[in-house]
Amino acid sequence: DLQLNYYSKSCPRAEEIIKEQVIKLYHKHGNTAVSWIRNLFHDCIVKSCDASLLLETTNGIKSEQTSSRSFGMRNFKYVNTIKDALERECPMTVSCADIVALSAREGAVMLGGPHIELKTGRRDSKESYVAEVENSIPNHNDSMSLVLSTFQSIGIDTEGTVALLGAHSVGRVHCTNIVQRLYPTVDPSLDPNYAEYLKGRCPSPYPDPNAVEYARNDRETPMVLDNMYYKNILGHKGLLLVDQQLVSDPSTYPFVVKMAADNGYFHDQFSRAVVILSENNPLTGEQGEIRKDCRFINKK
Ligand code: HEM
Ligand SMILES: [Ca+2]
Ligand SMILES: [Ca+2]
Repeated sequence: DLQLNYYSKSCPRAEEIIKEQVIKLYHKHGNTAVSWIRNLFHDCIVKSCDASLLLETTNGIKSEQTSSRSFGMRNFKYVNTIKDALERECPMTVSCADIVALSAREGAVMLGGPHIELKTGRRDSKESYVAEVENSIPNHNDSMSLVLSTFQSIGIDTEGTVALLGAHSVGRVHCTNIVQRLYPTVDPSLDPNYAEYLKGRCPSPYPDPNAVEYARNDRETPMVLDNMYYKNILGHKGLLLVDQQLVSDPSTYPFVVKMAADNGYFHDQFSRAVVILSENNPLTGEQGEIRKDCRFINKK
C-alpha cells in the first residue's frame, strides 16, 4: 500500500530532492509548476497514478501524449531533470509515478497553493493506455453531468470536482479551444467586454493549431493557484465551456460561490481532492516496475 514517507529508508532525501528540483525549474521556467499540476490529472485519471502518461512513442508503445486530450501539454522534458537528480542519489529507487505526484504537490506550493501531504510507494506502468485517454478525460465542451460522473467514478465528489477545476486558475488555453465561444457569434454566457479581449487574443475563427496563440486562464492572477478562478467564472469570464458550466449547473454553483468567497476553503477542498486523485488505483508491491528513464519501460 501507499504510505507516508515510503522512501525514508531506501532514499531518505527523495522528497527533498524533488522539491529542490521543482523549485529550481520554477525559477528557470515558471510554467513547469503549472505543467506538474496538469500532469497529475492526466496521468492519475487514466487507469492509475502510474506515470503511463510519461511514456513516449517507441516500438510497440503509442504515447498518451499523442491523444487530442493532451493538447497543449508541455515541459515533459523537465521530468527527466527531476528523475536524473534522483538517479544520481538513489539509482532505480524512486518511481516516475511518485515524481508525478510529488512534483504536482511542490508545483502547487510554488504557485501559492496549499501544501498537500501525499503518500508514496506508487510503481510505474509497463504500458501506455492511449486508447483509454478519451474515455477517461472529459472534453472541454462535454456536459457537466458527464464531467461529474467521470470524477465520481474515481471517488471524487461534486465538491472535490469543483475544487480540482480550480487548477484553471493558472496556465493557458490555446485559441483552438476558445474560438467556438467567440465566432461567428459570442456565447451569451461570456461577459461581452471579456469576449472582446479574447477576440484580441484570438483574432481568427480558424486558428492554426500549431501557432502559439492562447489566452491565460486567469487574467487577474495567472500564476497563482487561488480562488480568482471562481470569481472569474461568476463574472462570466470562464475560458472553457466546462469552466462556465460550473456556474450554470445548479449542482456545482453553490460550491463555486463558497470557493469564490473563501480561498482557504478552496485550498482545503483542492487538497482533499488531489489526495484522492493521486491515490487512484496505484500499482504497489511487485506490480509494475521502477523505471530508470520515465520516458521508456525498462529493457529486459
Ligand atoms: C473536465 C475536466 C477538465 C477539462 C475538460 C480540462 C481541459 C483543459 C483544456 C482544454 C486546457 C487547455 C489546453 C490548451 O489549450 O493548451 C486545460 C489546461 C489546463 N488544465 Fe485542465 N481540464 C480539466 C480539468 C483539470 C484538472 C482536474 C486539472 C488539475 C488538477 C487541470 C489542470 C490544467 C492546467 C494546469 C492547465 C494549464 C496548462 C498549461 O498552461 O500548460 N485541468 N485543461
Ligand atoms: Ca496513468
Ligand atoms: Ca489565479
